[in-house]
Amino acid sequence: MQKYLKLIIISSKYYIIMILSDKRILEEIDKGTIIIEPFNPDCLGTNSYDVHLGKYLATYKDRVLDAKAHNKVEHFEIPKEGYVLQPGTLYLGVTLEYTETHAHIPFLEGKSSTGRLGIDIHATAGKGDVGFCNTWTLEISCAQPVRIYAGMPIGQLIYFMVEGSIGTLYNTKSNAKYNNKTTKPVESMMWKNKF
Ligand SMILES: O=c1ccn([C@H]2C[C@H](O)[C@@H](COP(=O)(O)OP(=O)(O)OP(=O)(O)O)O2)c(=O)[nH]1
Repeated sequence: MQKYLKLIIISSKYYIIMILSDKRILEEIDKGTIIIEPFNPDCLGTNSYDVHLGKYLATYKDRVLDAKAHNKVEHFEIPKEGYVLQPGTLYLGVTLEYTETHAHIPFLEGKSSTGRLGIDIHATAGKGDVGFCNTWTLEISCAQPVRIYAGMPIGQLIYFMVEGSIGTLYNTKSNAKYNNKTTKPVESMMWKNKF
């Protein structure tokens, strides 16, 4: 019985997950620990903030990508009448919003409404790092052809509490790959990893 109780205590400690509420996000913005630019109070959800699609997209120049190589991209602007995404192509997009998160773990998630159009906005990694200060690159794919527009709501940021103190913030990491401030999507920098 005692052993059983201990396990519950261990597992409940392990699984405590705290996501910031709307009021708490606003408090953190007031303190400057969260920055979202531009910020619109209408985009604040109950426990998230809606982000929008920036005007630039990018696609890789080569059809076959090489994880060891620097795969180059071509950037283009989404026209006013929108741009039709095609299945089978990876598009890199970017959030309109520039964000800084100094004391929490930001996560980029899709929106139900984009998901229901068959649009994925990240291929695998929605997690951000404490200290990430930049626009977010989106790894966009679609289930069927779909027209998208610059400025449309594309995802939401949620903020997790951190357990433990931080040794190195992302924006101070010398080998961080995505620290250069940009308003355009950034291609994979996997080639900088040594493997
Ligand atoms: O869909 C995403 C997910 C993350 N990020 C940003 C936030 C994150 O802080 C940063 C780095 O992400 P991650 O640590 O997953 O990338 P990495 O490939 O491990 O790069 P690094 O070695 O720089 O950590 O990229 C995005 O722009 N888009």
